[in-house]
Amino acid sequence: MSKTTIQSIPVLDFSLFETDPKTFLDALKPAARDVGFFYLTGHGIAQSLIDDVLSASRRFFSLPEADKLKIEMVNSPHFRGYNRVGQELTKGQRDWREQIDIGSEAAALPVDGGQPAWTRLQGPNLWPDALPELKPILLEWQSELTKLSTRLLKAFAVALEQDRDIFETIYAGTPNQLIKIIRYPGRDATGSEQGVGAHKDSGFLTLLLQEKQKGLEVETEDGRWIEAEPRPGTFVVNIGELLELATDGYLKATVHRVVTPPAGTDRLSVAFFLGAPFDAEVPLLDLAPHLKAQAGGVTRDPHNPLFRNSGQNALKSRLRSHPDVAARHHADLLVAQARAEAVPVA
Ligand SMILES: O=C(O)CCC(=O)C(=O)O
Ligand SMILES: [Fe+2]
Repeated sequence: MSKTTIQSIPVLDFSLFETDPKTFLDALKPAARDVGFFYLTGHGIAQSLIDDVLSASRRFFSLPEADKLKIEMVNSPHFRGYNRVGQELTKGQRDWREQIDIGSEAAALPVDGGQPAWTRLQGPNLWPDALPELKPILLEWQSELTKLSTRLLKAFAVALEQDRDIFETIYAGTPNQLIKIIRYPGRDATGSEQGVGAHKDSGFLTLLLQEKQKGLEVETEDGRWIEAEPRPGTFVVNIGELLELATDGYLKATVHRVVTPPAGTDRLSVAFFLGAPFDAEVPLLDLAPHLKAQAGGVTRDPHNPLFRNSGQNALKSRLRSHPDVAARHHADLLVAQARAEAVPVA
């Protein structure tokens, strides 16, 4: 099957990876290679935790604007905190969504000029005083989703006919765990169809929880868009650019977008992005000849160079998506970034 024939997003039951691995891997291989997107059931995350995350997220977005703006991202050199609707850019265009970004909890590193630039990504999260329960709920979510995505990455390794622990550098220590809680206002409240513009995710794997409203669309190779509507109790899993890089394009990071929901509604989603520790290099897999023959190389885009160093790759995406944070805290890096874009490295 090629991507051009895809009509719908496959559904995979992860509990089979323990009980009947062959069946699971036989389903994972085409889902990963041909679609790059699938629904995951049997993931073991408690429904009560899912419900807590969704309801705490709703409560956050219902806070008075002044409470949300107290943790605005522009105050964080580490790209943490709240963004108003229209604050984030995809390919230079405004995304009509409000969101809060939560990364790994760690102390900031000194910026003394001698450190690699990506060390600036490390630092504390911003938590809303007005909603103290958000922090424990989301830190539990972060820990559970890290475990789940690590197990999934092991399944990907086996599906790629590699040692199960080939990606150990990704999840040993502290991986790069980014949670984004997102609300897309309805069409009456926005000036645009663009909830989030067409893009690829920049990490290894993304696990997305959707509330009730649809809007997520996945691009096929022949340029059609298919809906990945919410399915209760599932995650939508998709492949990011670092997995494309690790497999020399055997797996592709699939382009997707969110369309603004209808007037009078809104849409809530919670995305979890598993990246690598900032100081890790992405492993380049030595694929078996029959897989290598199908690896078409990494997509080359002069506007989006891929770096093997995980921190450099993450910093590139953050500077591009959040120009207000970049201008306030990292003006010195923007010059270097512009230079790097002229010379792709991957
Ligand atoms: O909100 C969604 O459904 C998807 C969001 C997304 O693709 C992203 O933030 O990278
Ligand atoms: Fe995405």
